[in-house]
Amino acid sequence: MFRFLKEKFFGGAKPPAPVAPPADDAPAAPAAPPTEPAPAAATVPVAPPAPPAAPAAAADTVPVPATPGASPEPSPDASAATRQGWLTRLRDGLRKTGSALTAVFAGARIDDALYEELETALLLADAGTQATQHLLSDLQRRVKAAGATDAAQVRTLLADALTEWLAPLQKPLEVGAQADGPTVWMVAGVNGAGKTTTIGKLTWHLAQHGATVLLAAADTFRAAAREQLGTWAERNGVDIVAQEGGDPAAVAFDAVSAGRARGKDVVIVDTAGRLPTQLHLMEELRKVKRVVAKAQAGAPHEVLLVIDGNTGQNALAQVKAFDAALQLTGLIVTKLDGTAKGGVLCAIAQWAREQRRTLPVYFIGVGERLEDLQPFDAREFAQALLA
Ligand SMILES: Nc1nc2c(ncn2[C@@H]2O[C@H](COP(=O)(O)OP(=O)(O)OP(=O)(O)O)[C@@H](O)[C@H]2O)c(=O)[nH]1
Repeated sequence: MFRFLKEKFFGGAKPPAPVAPPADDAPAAPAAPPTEPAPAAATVPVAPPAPPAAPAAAADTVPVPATPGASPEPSPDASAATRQGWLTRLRDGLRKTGSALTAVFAGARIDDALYEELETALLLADAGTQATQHLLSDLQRRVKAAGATDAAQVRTLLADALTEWLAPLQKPLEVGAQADGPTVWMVAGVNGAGKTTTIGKLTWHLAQHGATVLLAAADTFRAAAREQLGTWAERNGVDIVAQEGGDPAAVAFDAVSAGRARGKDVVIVDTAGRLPTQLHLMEELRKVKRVVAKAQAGAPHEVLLVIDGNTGQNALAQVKAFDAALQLTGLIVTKLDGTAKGGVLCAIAQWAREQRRTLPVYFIGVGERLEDLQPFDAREFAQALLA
């Protein structure tokens, strides 16, 4: 799920309860013992350490994990059965996007009509014109090189072409690279993209690996958003810093400071949903980012945009706009289930290539359950799409 870089995580062993902040050269860091709540006024410490078991089935809207794979002990590697379960869900989730593509191959011969139908299917899946053109010419080259003679072979070769095209988006999200403080992630996106539920799911996975997490509810306007994050905090037994009204940047600052004081491994800053056209709100996001850097040099270590896969090419427009404001370091694509526009990942890969940079898709979501959010794997994705 993550790439853990601190010794405490190696072997998946549960860390000793209090984790002392590493000796560092940052004199500004508060010296409070890690288990003590920091005295920040805005702080709402939530329940102490998580029960090791998967979250209890709380009666709210957030689904809890199904039992398979939800081992009470942290386990760095999902079991084969859990992995298989994910692949099935991925295939099911991507069915709407994939079925139009696979239909092209049903009984087809390898001719111009096949490539034309594939072109249409890729465009309808919101892969974008340039990525579609690239994929088709790459596929034709592969077909020729392999001397493929039937449509089933072409389908396999398309999976190879897709895998190669999407591979630059694949990268594990790192935890613990920082010598002197928590790993800090800032999460942004338009309203309803899935930010808060994604943070909740990531927190659950982190807690399962023994990582200590602090959440920052930097949506100071919407009580429901804070409550939603609070539910996840409670469920995972992690602290939350929240505040009604006021400046989201101040909440983020308090949270990162508290995360340092308490020796947390990860601080995740949830921000209010906004449209890129709401310029004052985009400026507010920039301020959150700046202020987080004041609380801890080098933070935020990731600026993550959550995009709703349902929105297809519009999601790409969001990536461009949020990137211009925040210099994104990664993406999380939710709701790939129930959409026929999952090809947007190809368009994102195209855009990143044009920018000559990597913009990883750290996770994808294909459902509302905890285990429906998993790291993006280019080959798995391509194969599930064309299954
Ligand atoms: N089907 C499906 N639903 C998802 C997925 N990820 C999130 N959701 C749902 O999307 C809805 C919105 O999620 P939130 O986490 O509240 O979105 P948000 O971005 O925090 O929303 P705001 O705080 O209003 O900006 C919830 O009902 C989630 O359960 C997914 O991968 N698939």
